Amino acid sequence: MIQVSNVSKSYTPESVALQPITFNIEAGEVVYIIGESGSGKSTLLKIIAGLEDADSGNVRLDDLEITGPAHNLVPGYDELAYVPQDFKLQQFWTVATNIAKKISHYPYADKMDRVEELLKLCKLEAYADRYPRELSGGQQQRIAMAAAVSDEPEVVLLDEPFSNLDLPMKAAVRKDIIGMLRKLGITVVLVSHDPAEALAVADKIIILQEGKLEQIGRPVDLYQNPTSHYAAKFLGPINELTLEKEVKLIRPEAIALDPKGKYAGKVMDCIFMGMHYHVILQSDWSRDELLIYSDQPYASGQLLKFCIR
Ligand SMILES: Nc1ncnc2c1ncn2[C@@H]1O[C@H](COP(=O)(O)OP(=O)(O)OP(=O)(O)O)[C@@H](O)[C@H]1O
Repeated sequence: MIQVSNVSKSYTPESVALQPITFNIEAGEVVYIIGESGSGKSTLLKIIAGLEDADSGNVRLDDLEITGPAHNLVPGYDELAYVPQDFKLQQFWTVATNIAKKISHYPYADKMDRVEELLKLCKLEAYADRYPRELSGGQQQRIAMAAAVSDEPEVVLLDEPFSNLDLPMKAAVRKDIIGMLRKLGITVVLVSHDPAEALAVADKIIILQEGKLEQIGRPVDLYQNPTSHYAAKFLGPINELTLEKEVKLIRPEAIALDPKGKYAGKVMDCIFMGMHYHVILQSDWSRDELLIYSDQPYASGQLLKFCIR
């Protein structure tokens, strides 16, 4: 559905935001773009939205070639709804007006029906006549999303949509919004700083490093078979062990404390984390400290044996 082919971008000659990057997104997928700050996530999202010009390559939405502001008097496409991180609802308009103003594809007579439908979809029917300042951050986010899908785009592009919400609210708003977009069959591409969220929600994850596509794939494949330390560490804690002269990336949950274990390490620290203890070991098999999970505490200095599951 979306084909990104050899897209590159430099804002200045000395800084490369994106190196030639190629991937596909299928219709109806929820795709997370993650990576360090400055790795090119927002740039990539804006190029897909047609809001930034690429230096080379091209983006296609089925048969439609997406081009940037240099080629379009009014940048952006009806098929692709882009919601920036700092989206602003109009403070002097009611919630209903905020949504209605975004609807252009419906005849005037049907507009209020459409507003009602969208409010229902984001579970805010009772808030039609409120002003944005009377809503919580999460409710405003849901309204922004309702406005974004008001003209039935094929794709919604979201730049860090949940980053301003506190933790308990974040999970609920995310579930509502992604659920709503999935129900509508809309393809979703979003930038996030939250690997746990990407693992839980995404159909596909794209990991960027310094403008390069580091790895792309299903969450479970990326988590279990990362191709680099960078990709591995982005999705959760990772240990780098040298076993039989081979460097291996091993998740803490794949290491078991075992008195008959082949490997050993000295406890440097043991931290209670709620669900389990984080045991930090110094070991000859790892250059850096090792992280192992345990359901019981260990004293610093203790020697522990472990095996790989
Ligand atoms: N308008 C701009 N002018 C000049 N350089 C820019 C501009 N926008 C981004 N850059 C640079 O391009 C690179 C990629 O930026 P981008 O915003 O795409 O990264 P990001 O991964 O989204 O970062 P963050 O997670 O911090 O938002 C960075 O080095 C950034 O400084």
